[in-house]
Amino acid sequence: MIEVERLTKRYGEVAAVESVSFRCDPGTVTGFLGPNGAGKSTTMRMICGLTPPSAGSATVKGVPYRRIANPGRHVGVLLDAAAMHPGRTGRETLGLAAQVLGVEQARAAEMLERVGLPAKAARRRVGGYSLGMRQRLGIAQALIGDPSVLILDEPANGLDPEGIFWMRTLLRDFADRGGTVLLSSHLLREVEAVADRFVVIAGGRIAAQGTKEELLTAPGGVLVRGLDASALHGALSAAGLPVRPEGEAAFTVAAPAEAVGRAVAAAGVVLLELRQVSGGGLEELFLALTAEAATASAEPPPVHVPPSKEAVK
Ligand SMILES: Nc1ncnc2c1ncn2[C@@H]1O[C@H](COP(=O)(O)OP(=O)(O)OP(=O)(O)O)[C@@H](O)[C@H]1O
Repeated sequence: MIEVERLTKRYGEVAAVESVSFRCDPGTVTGFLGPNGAGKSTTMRMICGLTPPSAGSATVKGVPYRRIANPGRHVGVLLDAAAMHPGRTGRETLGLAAQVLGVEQARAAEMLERVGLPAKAARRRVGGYSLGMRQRLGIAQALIGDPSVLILDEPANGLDPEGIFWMRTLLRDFADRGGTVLLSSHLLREVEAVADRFVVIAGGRIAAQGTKEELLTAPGGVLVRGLDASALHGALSAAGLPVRPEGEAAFTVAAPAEAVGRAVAAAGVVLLELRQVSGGGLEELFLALTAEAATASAEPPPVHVPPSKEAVK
C-alpha cells in the first residue's frame, strides 16, 4: 500500500507538486497520468525518499520509504532507466543488485530471463543498450528483491508495442498476486489497458482520480445547450442540478444525462444539444482535465471520486 497525503514540493516560487493526496491498494495497478512537467516524477521521487517534500507525507507499507530496512526487498523502484552505470554489463548490474539486497545470485539470471534479456544481451555493457533494453533491465532490477510494491516512472518509454504488451501482462500478474503497482505515464493509452485506478495530475495538482468507470460518470459530465439560456438555466436550477456556464446558452451539469433530460422536458425547454462531456472515452476526459488544470490560474476544482468500496475495506 502507498499513501500520499497532501504532498507538496516547491522550488522557489514554482510549485512542482501542490497538496497531492492519493492511495494505492494491494492487488491494484494505479495509473499516474499527466502531461510533461505535471509533477509525476517529483511525486514519485518524494514517495521514494529521494526528494524531500516541502510539506505533506508519503508512506509505503505504512512507513516513510527511508525508514524501510533493506527497501529493495519490499519496494521495487524504477525511476530513470537511463541512469544505469553504462560500463557494467546487464548481468553485472543485476548481480550487484542481488548482492546488495542479499538475494541469491541465481535470481539475477532468473530475472534477466523473465524480462526477456537473453544471455547474449546480458553479457553486453549497458552503455550499448537501447532505451527499451534498459527499461527491461530496470524492471528486472526492481523485481529482483521480490517486492510487494512497484513504483515505476514511465517504464514504457522506449519499449516497442510487443514490449508494452509484455510489461502490461507482467504488471497485471504482479497486482493479481496481491502486489501494489504505481505506474506513471504521460500517455493514457499506455496505462489504460492495465490500470484499475487513475490519478490524473496537471500543473502539480490532482485533476481527477478514480476508476475508469467512476471518472467517466464523474460529476460535471453532461453538456446541454438550449434555445433560451435563461429558461434552460432556470429549469436545471429548479430541479436542483449543479449547473456551470459553458459558453453561449450552454451549461455543464453535474448529473446523469437522464436527470438533465427529465428536468428540461418537465419545464418544456427546447434543447439544441445534450451530450456526455466524456463521451469520447477516458482519453477525452484526460485531455480535458489536464488542459483545464494546466491553464487554470486559480486553484482548479478537482474532480474527487471516492475510492471504490473494495478499496476502502
Ligand atoms: N530540481 C528541480 N528544480 C526546479 N524545478 C524542478 C525540479 N524538478 C522538477 N522541477 C519542475 O517541477 C515541475 C514538475 O516536474 P516533473 O519532472 O515532476 O514532471 P513530470 O510530470 O514527471 O514530467 P515528465 O512527464 O516530463 O517527466 C516542472 O515544471 C519541472 O520543471
